Amino acid sequence: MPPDMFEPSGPIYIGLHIDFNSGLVCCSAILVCAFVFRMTLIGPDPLENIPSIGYSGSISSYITALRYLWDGPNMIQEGYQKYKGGLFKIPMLGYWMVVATTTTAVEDIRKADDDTMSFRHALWKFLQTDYTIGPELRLDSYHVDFLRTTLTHQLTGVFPDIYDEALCALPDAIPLSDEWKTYSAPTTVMKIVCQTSNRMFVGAPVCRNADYQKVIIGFALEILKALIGFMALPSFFKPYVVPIFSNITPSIRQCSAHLEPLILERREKQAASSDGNWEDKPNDLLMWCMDNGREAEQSVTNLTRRIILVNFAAIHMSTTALTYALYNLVTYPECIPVLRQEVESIVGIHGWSKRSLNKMLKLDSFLRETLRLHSVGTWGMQRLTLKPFTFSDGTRIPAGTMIGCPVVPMQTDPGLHNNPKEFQPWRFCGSTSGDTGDEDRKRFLQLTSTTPDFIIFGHGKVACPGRFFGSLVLKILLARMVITYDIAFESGRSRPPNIYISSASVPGDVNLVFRKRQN
Ligand code: HEM
Repeated sequence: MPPDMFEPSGPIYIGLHIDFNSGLVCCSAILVCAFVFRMTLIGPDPLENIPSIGYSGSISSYITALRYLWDGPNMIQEGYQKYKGGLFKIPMLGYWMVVATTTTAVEDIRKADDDTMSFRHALWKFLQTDYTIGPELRLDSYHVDFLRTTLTHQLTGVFPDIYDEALCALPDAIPLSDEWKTYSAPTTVMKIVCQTSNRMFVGAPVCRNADYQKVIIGFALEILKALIGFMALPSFFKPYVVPIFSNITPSIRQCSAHLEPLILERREKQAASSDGNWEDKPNDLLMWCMDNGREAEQSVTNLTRRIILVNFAAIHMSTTALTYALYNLVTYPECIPVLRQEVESIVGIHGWSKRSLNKMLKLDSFLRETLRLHSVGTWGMQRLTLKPFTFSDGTRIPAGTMIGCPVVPMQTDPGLHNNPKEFQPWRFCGSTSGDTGDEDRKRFLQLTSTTPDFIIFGHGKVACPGRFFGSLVLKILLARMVITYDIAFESGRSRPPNIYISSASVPGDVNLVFRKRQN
């Protein structure tokens, strides 16, 4: 064999020697094969009657799917304007997203039973949990019941713990100072939210551990990297590709290293107590998961996966919401004295408690209006149809369809909200202090109330199970920030545009300045 066959070696060499024409022939052959494969094995597109945004061909749609990664909001807005009142579809990497655009459709989806329209199946599909976090989460989502019932029902009782953690996390991340000090808004808020929320997930001191926080915060990015990397590939390849694109397994291992000593210590104490209820038994998500009785779920890795998954759902959503709220606070500084007055007058009489926070209607409305205008996610009511489904207007979609409703276009639709593009902080609390005469403000809707025109948490029985806890954390943190600090944009800076990566929204990064409140 001639020596030049070996030098230079490997696939790079081979790749460099494929000339342009051969490349073109190869690509065309792959496109033709893919088309023939699709038409013969998969058959004609069952969604072809639904209009699409961008290219709709079996192969060309991947170009639009790639565009969606950075231009999703504009594509969805374009579809909403063109096809409002009906359905349209957008290609994602790996599937079509059918978009329903009316509040009637939201109600139809809400009323559909789980065997027909499944949120859980949609979640597995868009998060690809079998290849990312693990198939156990598809087989049994028991952690969701702990959030929906155990945690939500105990919020009054666990309030002192959450409040205590907020009092640790805030000055730790933003030390009190008479001088203005500069902080990156999303990074600082993420740390505070992660620590405060994890007090209820794993307890102190683990929730304060900087390395634990780093792994938990970084995990969402690992999932996103894996999804973008393998979404368009056939299932067979996915397990092999995950380690190439992301560090999911090492992250789970790192997180386990923090939780393992805690889990072992708790097991020892549990074994030492006759009835399993030792004095000062922790009351947090990890303990509930350990107590759940499912044998297969008791490994450190599986318990870690649950904690990571809940953090994945909680931390980024809450961080984005609080960051947007801070941006609104400094963009509309006239709100600051109003909120301070409300918080201090209520706390002055009733002290800090969940009941006190329930009375802070302006604080609640401020957050709800923030989430109405600045969505932390693209889709509400995401479902996968398990059977063909007919909407109340007669439109029919086949089984196997991913469907969702577009949060921002619906929450800023002039047909659904008055002056929808205007930030009216007291829109939902019936306040008459200086606002326009707006119909919405008669509605007294709380942050956690879901309605067909406010779908940021979904709507109906599978709406976000963590929203009551999340809302409590947001209110504690915003109330404490408002009364503790003076806050402004760094000189010369203003609100950055919201950034979308695929269907996730992250706040644009900008520095805020904080100092100890001066008056
Ligand atoms: C501003 C904060 C939050 C927003 C906007 C939000 C939004 C959502 C939405 C839209 C869904 C899907 C519901 C549907 O389409 O019907 C969801 C599901 C979920 N959320 Fe939240 N969420 C937030 C905070 C939280 C928090 C703090 C937790 C945990 C304590 C959490 C845990 C979950 C879980 C576990 C699910 C999946 C439920 C299931 O599998 O049935 N979320 N969330």
